[in-house]
Amino acid sequence: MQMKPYRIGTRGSPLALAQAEEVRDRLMAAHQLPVEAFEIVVLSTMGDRITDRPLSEIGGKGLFTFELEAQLADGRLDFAVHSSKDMATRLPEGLGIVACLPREDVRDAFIGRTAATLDALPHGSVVGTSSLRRQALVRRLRPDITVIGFRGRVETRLRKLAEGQADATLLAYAGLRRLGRPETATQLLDADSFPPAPGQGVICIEARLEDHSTRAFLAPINHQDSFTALGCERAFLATLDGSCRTPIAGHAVLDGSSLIFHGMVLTPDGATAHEVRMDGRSDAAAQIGRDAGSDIRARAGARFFESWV
Ligand SMILES: NCc1[nH]cc(CCC(=O)O)c1CC(=O)O
Repeated sequence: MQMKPYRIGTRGSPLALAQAEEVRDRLMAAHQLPVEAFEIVVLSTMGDRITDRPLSEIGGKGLFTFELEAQLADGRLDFAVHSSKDMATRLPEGLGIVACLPREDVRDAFIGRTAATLDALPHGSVVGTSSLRRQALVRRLRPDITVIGFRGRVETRLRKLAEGQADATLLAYAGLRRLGRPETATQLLDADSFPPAPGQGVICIEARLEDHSTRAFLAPINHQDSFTALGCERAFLATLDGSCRTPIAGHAVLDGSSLIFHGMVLTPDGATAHEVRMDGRSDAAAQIGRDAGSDIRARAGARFFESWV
């Protein structure tokens, strides 16, 4: 008897499709299922359709997930595949992140047209990036550089760079690797001085929390260390109430049963940064994230987070 295929929701960008296919391929291998057992359902999201304005202006991260979550909630999808970095801090009632794939390289890639590294960019160069975190970190390290907005798919941003709209851009190295073009990077930025966004490099799967059969089906492909790190980073973000207007970086690394967390919040001009480092047992991952967030809040003061809304 023919089983109904699992309906996997994804956005339609080449990166999103590559991620959904990776999840499907891992499930095929884990369960010895043919490709026909899955249907990849491509949805266009508001975030995909509005590409001429910064995300922070049009309402932030939920824009990439709203359509997928609506179809997930009413059962038209069995699960959805996302870049964890793009997910809102709070998910709709009844939905949750139930599995993650092994984390890719977390670092940001520098892609230089006129110089190979951020340090080597001539005085007054232009860097294109719409990420508030990358903008603030670039300004912190190179206050002489002009930052301009650069939105759209990875391919669009690389085209803008090639056209000469900027001297350099920054992209997640994870995305370049998944798209099969890691050589595009001219420098990999050190995760300590240029910390990644919470969830960067982690593909996650969102499902209905009470859908226990789907959760059991996904469990064999879950990578627990990545799941734990993501939980820590998202707890940090939630404690800071990370609106999409606040440059926030957060990176948890697991080492056996211990976890080391590094977080940073910056003013958009990069002039002020607050940093936190905390470690503890990995089974307290979410609490470490919350403690790190509270620590930053206490030191930065509430006004730090209100100063640019
Ligand atoms: N905001 C878009 C987005 N979401 C996830 C990735 C990269 C892949 C990842 O972090 O898993 C990218 C592109 C980029 O930042 O260069």
